[in-house]
Amino acid sequence: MAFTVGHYLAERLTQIGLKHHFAVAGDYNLILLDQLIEHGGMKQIYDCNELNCSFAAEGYARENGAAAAVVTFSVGAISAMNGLGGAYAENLPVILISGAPNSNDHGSGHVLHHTIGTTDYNYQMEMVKHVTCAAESITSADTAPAKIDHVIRTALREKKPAYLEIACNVASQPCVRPGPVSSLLSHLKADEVSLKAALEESLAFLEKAQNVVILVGSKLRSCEALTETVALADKLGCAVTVMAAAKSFFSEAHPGFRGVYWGEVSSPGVEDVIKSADAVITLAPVWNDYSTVGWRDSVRGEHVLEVDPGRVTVSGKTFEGFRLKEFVAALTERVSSKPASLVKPYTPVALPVADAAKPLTNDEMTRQINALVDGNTTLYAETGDSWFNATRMHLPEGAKVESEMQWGHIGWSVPSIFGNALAAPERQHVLMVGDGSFQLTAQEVAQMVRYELPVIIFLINNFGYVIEIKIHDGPYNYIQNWDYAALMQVFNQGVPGVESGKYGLGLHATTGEELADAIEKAKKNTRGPTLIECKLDQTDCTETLVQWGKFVAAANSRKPA
Ligand SMILES: Cc1ncc(Cn2nnc(CCOP(=O)(O)OP(=O)(O)O)c2C)c(N)n1
Ligand SMILES: [Mg+2]
Repeated sequence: MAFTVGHYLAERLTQIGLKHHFAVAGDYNLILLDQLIEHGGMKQIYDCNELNCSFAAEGYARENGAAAAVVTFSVGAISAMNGLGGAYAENLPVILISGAPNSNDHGSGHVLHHTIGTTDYNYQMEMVKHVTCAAESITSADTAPAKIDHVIRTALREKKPAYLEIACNVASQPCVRPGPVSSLLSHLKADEVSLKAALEESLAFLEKAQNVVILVGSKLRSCEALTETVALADKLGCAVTVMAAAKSFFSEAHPGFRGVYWGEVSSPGVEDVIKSADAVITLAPVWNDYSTVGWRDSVRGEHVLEVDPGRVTVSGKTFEGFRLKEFVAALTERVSSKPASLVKPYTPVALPVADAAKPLTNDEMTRQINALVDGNTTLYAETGDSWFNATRMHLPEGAKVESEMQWGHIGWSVPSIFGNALAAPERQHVLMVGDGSFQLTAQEVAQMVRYELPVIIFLINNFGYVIEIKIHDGPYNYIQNWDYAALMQVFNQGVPGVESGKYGLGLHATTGEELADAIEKAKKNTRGPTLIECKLDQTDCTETLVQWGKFVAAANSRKPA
């Protein structure tokens, strides 16, 4: 078998740890798809559409560290760019690969299908550059290795998506073989002088403080510093709080854990922990309009040691030239114990058990889902009241929460958890998704049926866009109601003569008792997804959503300066 451009790409993706890639066929990428299959290093997984394909890759990257999606030119790639925007916002190295016009057509004056009908096909590269850290167009085999390596190396180093387009007549062209993967995985060497200066300044700052608290931010995972953060917390012996979008990035079973900080809608008592500190170490936070509750609150200023990806700012000075994980490890070596912030014990808020025969409530649903979450569970929280329900849960050691609070594309969670479940089939996958969000990407549940992934989906049917209603109500927040559980009959059709791909289960829950029964059935359904449609009253949502919605609405309606 001749080694081709497509094989080179497959070899590199396999070398960086991908066991799957996601794809939607199109005539510009069929030969490339053949090459990827022929290489044999990864399983090719298919999605219903390219938006879902890009989100499935994003979900895979959350668990696996990187991912790849293969689509066709323009009609596929432009849809997938939405998922790249999400991967960029959430710091995930997703490699989008688009089939592209025959290399002989460039400059030919030919008008081609699946384009906007002009004779210049470069517009896609121009568009994608805004949502990637690297983008290359491959129109010849001899330049392919350098371009493929550049795109993958940059994505891994910067933890951002990247893009390749491969001309449809080049994918099967003969190509040289790649060398060791180490050349893609290396990082720039730290500037020791700057690192030492940052360390000395930070130690002097902390030495003067009594009440030290750590605040974990949402970029910490992409800085690959979760373990280093636990070591710092252990050495300091101080309180540790997490921002909502960093839920589960620090174990809630750790003795130092003190809850979720979210300004005025923080977990009970956490705002005091932060406000009473005379030194806060913020680790990779994102201070946006949502996390500051409409620009009302952020943790910044002279009492803060700001540790960001690639930069430290403290006592009026700023330092760069090293990675966050290098700085945290070095700080842990030298810092002394500061246990004062741990004097107050922490008791997580437990939701009361409701009367099982009464209509299901948001609190009872959240309580039962929380009880389902164990140390082997990945819990997805879709945009909506699900964010607030996940935030108020108390997690056992090992549990993971996935959310998308920066990009916030409703519907993201359905394809993303599909990709995540493929990356980690040994974990239990649980999804909380609202009816409004679900309607954008519902069809990807059919792929969970096809690949027999036992994802447990809590479809929260509160008859509309409740998060939007709480921000600003209007007729546009009310949607057509579906029989969501009945979709499983639609998706279970399978293929005549093929035994697999028919085991989706759809259930309704209108009381606590029905929900408990449905959860027991879901746990036993190991050959396919179980969708439990939880019917809630439209006014039944978390108090935090109501408060937060008011503040965000106020921020949105600021008068022009
Ligand atoms: C792609 C996309 N389009 C529109 C929006 C705006 N948006 N944000 N949240 C929503 C409604 C979410 O409704 P549900 O999923 O039902 O959630 P809840 O009812 O709040 O539990 C919208 C319409 C969005 N966030 N993403
Ligand atoms: Mg809803």
